[in-house]
Amino acid sequence: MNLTITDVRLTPVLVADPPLLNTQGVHQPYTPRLIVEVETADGVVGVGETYGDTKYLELARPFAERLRGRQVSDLNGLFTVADEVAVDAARVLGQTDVGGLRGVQTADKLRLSVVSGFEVACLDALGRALGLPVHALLGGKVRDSVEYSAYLFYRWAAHPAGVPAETDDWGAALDPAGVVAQARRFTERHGFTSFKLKGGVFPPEEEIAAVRALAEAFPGHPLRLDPNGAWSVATSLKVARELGDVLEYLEDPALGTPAMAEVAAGTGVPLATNMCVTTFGEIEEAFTRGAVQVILSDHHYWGGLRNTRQLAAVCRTFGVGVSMHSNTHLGISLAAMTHVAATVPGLHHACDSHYPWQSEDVLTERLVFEGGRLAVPDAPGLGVELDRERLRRLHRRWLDDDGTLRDRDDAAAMRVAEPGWTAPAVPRW
Ligand SMILES: O=C([O-])C(=O)C[C@H](O)[C@@H](O)C(=O)[O-]
Ligand SMILES: [Mg+2]
Repeated sequence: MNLTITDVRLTPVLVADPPLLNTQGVHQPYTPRLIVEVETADGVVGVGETYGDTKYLELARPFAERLRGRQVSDLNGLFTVADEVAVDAARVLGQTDVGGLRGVQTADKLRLSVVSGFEVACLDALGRALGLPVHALLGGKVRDSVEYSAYLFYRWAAHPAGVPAETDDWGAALDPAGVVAQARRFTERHGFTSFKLKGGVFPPEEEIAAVRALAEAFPGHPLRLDPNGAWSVATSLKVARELGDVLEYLEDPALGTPAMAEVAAGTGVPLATNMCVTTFGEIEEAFTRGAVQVILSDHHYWGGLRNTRQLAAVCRTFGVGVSMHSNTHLGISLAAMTHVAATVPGLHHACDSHYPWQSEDVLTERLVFEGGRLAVPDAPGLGVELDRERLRRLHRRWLDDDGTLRDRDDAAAMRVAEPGWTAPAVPRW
């Protein structure tokens, strides 16, 4: 068996995205992702996926060049390679990603986000070569299926008139009745039993009413609300008081560890984050201050599946829960999340996934939720197959774009509907 990497292919794509609202603005009609393929001397191909904005592509290209001649089994070596790739300081100094929705922006985190796509591709290739599923390469699954939650968004029925976009039949969701209708559709289609509402869009009273409506429609089901740090400490505490009896956790109510610590000190409602702790360097302060009770890991930020397991071990040590965050992603990343989630003991919360919102994929077959869960694949590698024609089509879209959609910018998308819109200052309420 020859595990030497002989070819690496990077394919940026633009994927259709509905008009989902958040505190920064609204999703653009197409969102960038990067598909990574590594091929071994034996012709085994492994696939990975990560963020596709320009700054990730800028790093992925020199990274890919350095991989030829290395072994797909040399997963630790990926981090050494990453250290050799220079990050343009202008990409990180004083920069945030999508207005801060992805937490801090550092050179290391940028590198790790790129490493994650390659690590998953190498694990897929290694698993295929050895005839083992990725979860086995991570030490073995401790569960046969992974639970996901319905990721509810306030949304418009369609992108603004005149904007080239795909359409869907979900309709608008801009009030409690719309949110409950969306949740019902999620349960009918995918069997989800826990619900997360993306907040920070409307004044907190309206979002409290939406969560109350969900609690009435789905009594006893786990509910979460995530305003992406849009609230002050006082507002966060007020929401926690009003919804404490129905919330599984409150996600990033206020921005940054000090504010989260203040909120945590004033409420018994657990706080979760995918914003104030997105790097190993941020753990110590947050954990010693008791600022967060659940870390929502995004394996892209954290540098891949094996680093996610390390994060889970640190969380376990400190009695902090762990679950998974998601940004708009395709089936490759969903499969990767499912493999790693299957290996993490004590995963007590359903994972997030945007996948149901993505009508397009680069796989031959979509992953299917049953009863709100994904079966953990036991086929070699990730257990998914790339559809080259679909990949080619989504790449064509990226090639044809003049650059406006190649970097996610929710505030820019909102300006199309509301000229003059800028991402609101925080705290917004
Ligand atoms: O939990 C989160 O913060 C996210 O999923 C971040 C995303 O960027 C979300 O806000 C979105 O897709 O609008
Ligand atoms: Mg969040």
